[in-house]
Order: sequence, then C-alpha cells, then structure tokens
Amino acid sequence: MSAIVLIGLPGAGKTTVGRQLARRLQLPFVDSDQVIEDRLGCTIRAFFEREGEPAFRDLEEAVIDELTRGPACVLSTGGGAVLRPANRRHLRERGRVFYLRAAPEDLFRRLRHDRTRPLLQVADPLRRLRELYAARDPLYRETAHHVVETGRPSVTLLVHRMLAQLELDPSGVAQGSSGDEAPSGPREK
Ligand SMILES: Nc1ncnc2c1ncn2[C@@H]1O[C@H](COP(=O)(O)OP(=O)(O)OP(=O)(O)O)[C@@H](O)[C@H]1O
Ligand SMILES: O=C(O)C1=C[C@@H](O)[C@@H](O)[C@H](O)C1
Ligand SMILES: [Mg+2]
Repeated sequence: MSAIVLIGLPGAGKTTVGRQLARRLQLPFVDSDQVIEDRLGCTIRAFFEREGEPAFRDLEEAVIDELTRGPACVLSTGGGAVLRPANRRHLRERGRVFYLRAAPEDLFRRLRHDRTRPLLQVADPLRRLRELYAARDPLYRETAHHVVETGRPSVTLLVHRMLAQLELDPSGVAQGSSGDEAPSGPREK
C-alpha cells in the first residue's frame, strides 16, 4: 500500500484528521493543496483568480499522479480532486481511500468564518456547499473504499475508526463488506 488517501468537500476534515492519522501510523502527512502552493509560490486562491480553474486542475492532476506513485504517506487531497477521472482512478487503484462525509450544513458551520477557500467566496456559501455536495458526493463514493461519517464524532474518534478499518483489512484494497464500506460504485481493481 502506498498512500492512505482522504477525500471530501472543503471543511470535511481532510487536513485535520489526516495529520492525526499520520501521527498514529508514523507515516508522513502530505497535503496535495500544500504541495501545489509550495510549487506555485502563491496561494491556490491567488492562482485560481489569476489563471482560472482548468489550469489549477491540470496542476492538481500532475501532483496527484506523482504523489500516488511516491513513498507511503497519508495523503490529504483538495476538495475537487475527484472531478478528474484520472485522479479518481489513480487514487482508488494506488491507495486506500477514505471519504470523509459531512452534510453541507456541518461544513458551513465549520467554514463560515474562513476566507481561504476560493470556491466558497460567494454571496451564499451554504447554497454553494449544497451544490458542491450534490455534484461531488457520487464521485467521492465512486472513488472511496470507505465512507466515514464526520458529522458528530470528534477528530480523535474518527481517527480511531479509520485505524480500526485499516486493521480489519491491512491490504492495499478493502474487500468484502464491513460496517462503513462504500456502496459499490465502479470498482476498477
Ligand atoms: N470532525 C470534526 N468535527 C468538528 N470540526 C472539525 C472536524 N473535522 C474538521 N473540523 C474543523 O473544520 C475545519 C476545516 O477542517 P480541515 O481544514 O481539516 O478541512 P479540509 O477537508 O482539509 O478542507 P479543505 O478541503 O478546504 O482543505 C477546521 O477548523 C477543523 O478544525
Ligand atoms: O473544492 C475544491 O474544488 C477545492 C478545494 C481546495 O482543497 C483546493 O484544492 C481548491 O481550492 C479547490
Ligand atoms: Mg485541507
């Protein structure tokens, strides 16, 4: 297994949960958004405004391809990483993918004072989150091996649950059906 991958909408907890999971597994934590910002030398938000979303998605696809071939790590991905079919394929085939699911209302509560998420700098961010959820939830489920409900549990409890899933099936790919197994989307393996 190379990467334990976290996917989900902005605010789902990919960075927060990912850091703690990596500490527990003694693996490096890698955030694809951070890698992109380091390479750009500016924020994703600034790059979005200057170059537009397609240019950002190209860069993101190249970075995800590279990171999923690299050494084992916990990999937190950008909220829109699943939009590209190549990313969905690479993440699912090369990693163990956890979808951190949260309702748009929970995400809104977590992010309402945050000005760093470019897609949420709109007049009605809750509406935007609902649209993003409707469009992306099927793609996250298609990509994930496990769906983790993040609404109520603390970050520590979520990490415990994910560690338990990894212990149940320590191989690279989830098998069979266990409690929070993702419903079957296309399984390319
Ligand atoms: N399970 C949780 N319960 C309550 N708050 C949480 C939970 N997970 C994350 N948070 C809080 O929500 C906010 C967003 O979390 P985080 O930055 O980890 O999300 P993200 O998925 O990495 O978002 P992005 O895709 O924008 O990078 C943070 O303030 C974090 O502390
Ligand atoms: O949801 C999205 O499309 C994005 C989420 C962030 O993590 C960044 O990757 C970027 O701001 C785009
Ligand atoms: Mg993050």
